[in-house]
Amino acid sequence: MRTRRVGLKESLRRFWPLTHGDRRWILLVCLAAVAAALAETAAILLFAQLTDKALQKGSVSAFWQPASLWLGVAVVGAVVGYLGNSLAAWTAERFVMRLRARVFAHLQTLPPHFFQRSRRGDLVERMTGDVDAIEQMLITGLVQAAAALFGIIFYAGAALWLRWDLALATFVLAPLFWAATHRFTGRVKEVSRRERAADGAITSVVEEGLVNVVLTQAYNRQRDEEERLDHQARRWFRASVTSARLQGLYDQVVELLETVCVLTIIGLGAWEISAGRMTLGQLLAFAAFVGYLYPPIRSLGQLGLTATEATAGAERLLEILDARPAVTDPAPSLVAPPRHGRALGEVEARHVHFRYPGGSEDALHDFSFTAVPGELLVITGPSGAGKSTLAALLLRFYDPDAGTVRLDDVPVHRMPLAQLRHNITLLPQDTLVLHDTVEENIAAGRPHGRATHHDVERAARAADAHDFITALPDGYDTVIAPGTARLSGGQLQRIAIARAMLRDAPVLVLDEPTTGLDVLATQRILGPLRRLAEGRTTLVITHDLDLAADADRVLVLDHGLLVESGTHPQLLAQRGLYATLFHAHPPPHPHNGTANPAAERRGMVG
Ligand SMILES: Nc1ncnc2c1ncn2[C@@H]1O[C@H](COP(=O)(O)OP(=O)(O)OP(=O)(O)O)[C@@H](O)[C@H]1O
Repeated sequence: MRTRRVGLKESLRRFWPLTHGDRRWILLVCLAAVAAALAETAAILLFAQLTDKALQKGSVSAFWQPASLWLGVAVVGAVVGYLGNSLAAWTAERFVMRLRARVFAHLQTLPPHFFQRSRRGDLVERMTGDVDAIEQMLITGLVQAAAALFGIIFYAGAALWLRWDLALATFVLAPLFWAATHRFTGRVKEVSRRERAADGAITSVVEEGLVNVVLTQAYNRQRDEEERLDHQARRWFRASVTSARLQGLYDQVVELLETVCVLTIIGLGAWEISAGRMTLGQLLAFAAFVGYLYPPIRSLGQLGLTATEATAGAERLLEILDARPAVTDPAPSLVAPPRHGRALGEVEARHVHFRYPGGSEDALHDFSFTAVPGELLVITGPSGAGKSTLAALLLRFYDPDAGTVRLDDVPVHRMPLAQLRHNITLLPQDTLVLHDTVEENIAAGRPHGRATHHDVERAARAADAHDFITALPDGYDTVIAPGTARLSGGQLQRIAIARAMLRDAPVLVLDEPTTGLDVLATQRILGPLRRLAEGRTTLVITHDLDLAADADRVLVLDHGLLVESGTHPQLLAQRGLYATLFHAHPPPHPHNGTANPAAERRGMVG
């Protein structure tokens, strides 16, 4: 993904609305920070009083009044500081949760090609590191800015009140701090951007390495994987070290400037005391106020750097938030009133043209077909012919560039997405496995809590899954996870079929249901698939022409065009593309369930 450059102002403008609902708490935290600075100011003035009245004169009786006041102020300052910090953490974490939820929700609406172009690990990094960086800029940053600003006002005000002429003389040096910060800002942003990108790349390499670990070992690619990680780790290392170096240099420059200021005050103070124009207590308080001014000034400078760093994170999050879903719910005025609560299942495509975003040719070209309710259609054709694209358009992952896809004669773009997808069950090649029990994995076919154990078991029996499930160590309560080794591909497919049975949608789309299964496993799922397809409009996308004999009709696609359509015997008789595909991998006993060499070959590689 290419990242658009975003400035601080735009970052603040885009993310500030997310603080809605918590702004009064943020205000309260800022007020607590102001109160803490005020308490600090009072404490210093009381310290001056103590020095002049009690210490210099050696009077114990003059000690008690300012001392008890000081203690009182310290207690109030501590309580307010504690409450303010706790509230600040609460508000900041709420913001993190809200921002992460917002980005995650948006991610879930993005089309398949967005994920094909992005690396998963990098997206994970954006959801964690970058979200934190925005929080640091917006909430923590704002509170620290308020604390620093009011600190500066109070301490500078008190210093002016004590000796305005001396104060002005020392303030002349203040612009030096700003100049130092300004010089560092640009470099820090560039380095942070590199650091964040390298963070994402490292997460990606590790994540991909873990997913592919078995193949990596099988191909002896451990060294290559280590080198990939090493390459990214070095990029990160260089950026991190540069960032730490810049930060360290900045700290030292500021410290030197502070020392110059302190020496100036002491020099001027010594002069004033010797001339009798100032007491020691006043000089100490004055020096304390000027000394107290540095941390907030430094903190403001530091905030500038933090904000600069955060804009690198903002750029990366806005890239996700600005990516548009390929489809959205229709405007309420465009929604066609549903003819039936549950669709009858007539599926139609009318002169559909579709090209993938960024694609160079049409994936489907003037494609039309109709499937009547209850019909079983097999859609076949060479690789890349556009078969899966048809499923993507029917489920509305994309809208066609021209033509319409219809369900029960209603264009799918005029149905709410949830309603459309409620009426279609997709069984993809890879079974969706939730990290949960087998029972919950099957029950996921219905909205949460709507399936009883009895329903789940009935579906599992119909999917020929009950027996192997009860043989598992904890039966239906056995926990499975994505990438689980506990279940074979065929068993996972049967769990998916049981889930689809529960879902009970009128339209069923099976995308290569037998891919990766050996002959026996394929035979075992054919019965459940037939039961699942019964009474539904079923589109089976497949290369496996074993399944075509069952079909009411077969559609043959080639290069996005519908080139043949008819029953299995009709198409064989035509001696066209279908006959060629069929004879390339003839199932020797298509109907009696015995092994066929083509499927066996596929089973071996699958
Ligand atoms: N996200 C995408 N971006 C760009 N082009 C794509 C994308 N997905 C698919 N295509 C292209 O669209 C065409 C049709 O792809 P599709 O996946 O529908 O074919 P298929 O018939 O299902 O192939 P297979 O049998 O190999 O799964 C192909 O040329 C493919 O390269």
